[in-house]
Amino acid sequence: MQKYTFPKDFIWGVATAAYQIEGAHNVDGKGENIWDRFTSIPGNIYKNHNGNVACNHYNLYEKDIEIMEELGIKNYRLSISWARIFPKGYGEINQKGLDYYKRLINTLISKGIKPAVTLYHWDLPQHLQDMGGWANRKVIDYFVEYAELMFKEFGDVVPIWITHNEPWVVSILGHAWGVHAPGIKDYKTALQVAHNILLSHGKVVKLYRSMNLKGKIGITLNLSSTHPLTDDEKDVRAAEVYDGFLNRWFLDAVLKGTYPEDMVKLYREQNILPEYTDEDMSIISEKIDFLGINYYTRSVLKYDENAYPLKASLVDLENPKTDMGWEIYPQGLYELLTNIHHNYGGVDILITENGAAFNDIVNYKGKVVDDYRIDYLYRHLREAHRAISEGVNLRGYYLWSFLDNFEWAEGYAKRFGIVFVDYKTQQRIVKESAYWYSNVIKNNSLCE
Ligand SMILES: OC[C@@H]1[C@@H](O)[C@H](O)[C@@H](O)c2[nH]c(CCc3ccccc3)c[n+]21
Repeated sequence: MQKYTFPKDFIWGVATAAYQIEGAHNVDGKGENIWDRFTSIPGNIYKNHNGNVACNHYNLYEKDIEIMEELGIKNYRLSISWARIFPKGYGEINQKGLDYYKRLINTLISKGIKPAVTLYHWDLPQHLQDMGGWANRKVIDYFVEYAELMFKEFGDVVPIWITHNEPWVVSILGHAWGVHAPGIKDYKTALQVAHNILLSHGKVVKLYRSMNLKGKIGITLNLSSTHPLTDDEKDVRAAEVYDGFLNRWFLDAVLKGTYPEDMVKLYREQNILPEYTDEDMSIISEKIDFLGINYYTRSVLKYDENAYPLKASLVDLENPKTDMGWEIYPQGLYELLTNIHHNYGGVDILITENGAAFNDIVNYKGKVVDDYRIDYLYRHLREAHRAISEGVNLRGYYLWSFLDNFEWAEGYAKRFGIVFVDYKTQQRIVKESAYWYSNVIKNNSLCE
């Protein structure tokens, strides 16, 4: 029987995000954020679901942490809700909001669970959106002010910090395609937003270094290995351009301090190139301790002369998929890890998200036998192990997600958790995948 053992100090974790699990959207002084606003507009979200209650983690966090403890989970990636701390995004501090995160983080640490804190997981205070949001460079300064307070409050006890979760999604889904908050549809704005977010990332890394804190700081990017539908040169170019649009634009900026020339040329021709300076790029590429990667699936591209602005379209293949309609393609994780290792100087990597949505049901015995999810996780971890065995500096893996939760535009229709949440009763049911993962953690290995 094949056994895949991971490095001795490999980080095994689970991940969530504030807006998706906390609920308590207007409790204890929390300010409105752009997802409170976006979900309140009919038509934006599946069945007009919202995060007003979600998993009620704001009130049930102790119970949820007990489940983590029972499963032997030692690392937990969470995000802090900016508007709980600064209801207006800056200035006046909401002490009750700060106290919640103190209780949460202290409870984790008291149980030997290491927190990895994401400062921004999409939930911008609405007051900042009202002044232009991330398209307004002033918001960068407010983000640095928020980060400084978090570092002062938690810098000594939080060992891993992630500045931003997925600037590409915030930029493109939120500001080009309009399917995420704040629902803007303008590519030029979207790319300026991406730039300003990256700039805020670099400024916060510099701030972290200046405070002589002992932890590690990085950024999380959603990345996907790209494949041409055929070996026709037009399809090959389409895959290259999409790779630039999704992956290289962000990887090159953060790890090399430059935007990729082919994409700068394309964006300039399309008149959507953001304004930026050499100084900006130097700040953006302030050295990070690790690169966070969120991997779910690969991207297959074909040439499409009508596709704006890339002349490239994603292809939906008839292959096994998750409930999100994303192709199950584990080798894409290996491709991505090895490409990044070779092209970006062997930077330390954390997989900050990987997981799958499936249409889970509670069976007659009250159990959730989610073998599909176990299969997905097993196959992806085997690819991760293959990358490590070939020298990739992969230091850890955070499974998305600990709990079923609010899946953005899909609302509660998509379940990613290894713990089932009955939203009517708020009952938790530990799924079979959680017990399986608990064993992987205990043995620090995968067994066939
Ligand atoms: O969709 C599952 C998770 C979200 O619940 C997380 O909040 C988010 O960090 C995250 N990113 C991705 C990959 C990029 C993506 C996000 C949303 C929609 C489509 C693609 C998948 N996920």
